[in-house]
Amino acid sequence: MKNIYNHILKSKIENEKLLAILLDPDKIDLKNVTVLIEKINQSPATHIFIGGSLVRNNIIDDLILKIKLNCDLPIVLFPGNPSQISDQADAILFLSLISGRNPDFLIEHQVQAVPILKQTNLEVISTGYILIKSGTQTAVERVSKTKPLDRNNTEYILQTAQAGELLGNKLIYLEAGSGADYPIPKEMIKLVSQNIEIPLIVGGGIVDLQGIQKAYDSGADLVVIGTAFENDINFFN
Ligand SMILES: CC(C)=CCC/C(C)=C/CC/C(C)=C/CC/C(C)=C/COP(=O)(O)OP(=O)(O)O
Ligand SMILES: O=P(O)(O)OC[C@@H](O)CO
Ligand SMILES: [Mg+2]
Repeated sequence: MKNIYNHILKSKIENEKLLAILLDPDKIDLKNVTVLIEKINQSPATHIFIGGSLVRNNIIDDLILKIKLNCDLPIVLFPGNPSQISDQADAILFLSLISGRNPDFLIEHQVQAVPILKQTNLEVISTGYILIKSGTQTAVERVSKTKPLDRNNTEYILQTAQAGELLGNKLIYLEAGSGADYPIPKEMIKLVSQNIEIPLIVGGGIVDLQGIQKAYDSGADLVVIGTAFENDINFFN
């Protein structure tokens, strides 16, 4: 059933905050998935995101099938490129990197993804993806060969988010970058969330539970945790 976006919308209206754990197939050993899932089931996570800036191995289908055996959370693809599409997931963030000026990440990957998507039942959720400079270079900047937006230029960041909304995106994702030196600042989350209607995802560089709460308090509807859980499966204990 295609109801993942409707659930995100409803949660926003009801001020129920959402949490996604990002699993990078490149960094997962299929043998350890059972323990990982146990930890996820004990955590406050509401979604599992799957993806990486580059995914070199070929385990996405198997990984999702294994997760589904023991976990009921919705599985949402967060792809760095069209090769990361799996019919086993429930939905896909159909990302366009609107902070960058590389046509491959603005439209070409999406065009290439269409024939693959047409053969799946994935719920497609168009997402304006905005990378903000947050310390040293992160994987998205390197892989996409685009410049992140300057975090001091808040007016331009807001305009970018609003342009993403006007283009018809259903979500805006403010990204500091996986493993970023510092997360998206709370003032920026506040400014963007108060000036768009669609739900706001915030991720990158959040390393503790206070960081998650701070993002929620500032107006994030869904927070993504990747590296912190990757480094410590007891992160939520
Ligand atoms: C719509 C389709 C099929 C693809 C979209 C393609 C676009 C626009 C992607 C945006 C840019 C990008 C490379 C996103 C990757 C997002 C992601 C899962 C980042 C996490 O990166 P990690 O691989 O965890 O980085 P580290 O290796 O540094 O941890
Ligand atoms: O790995 P972290 O820093 O938690 O970032 C999560 C996600 O926003 C990266 O795309
Ligand atoms: Mg990562």
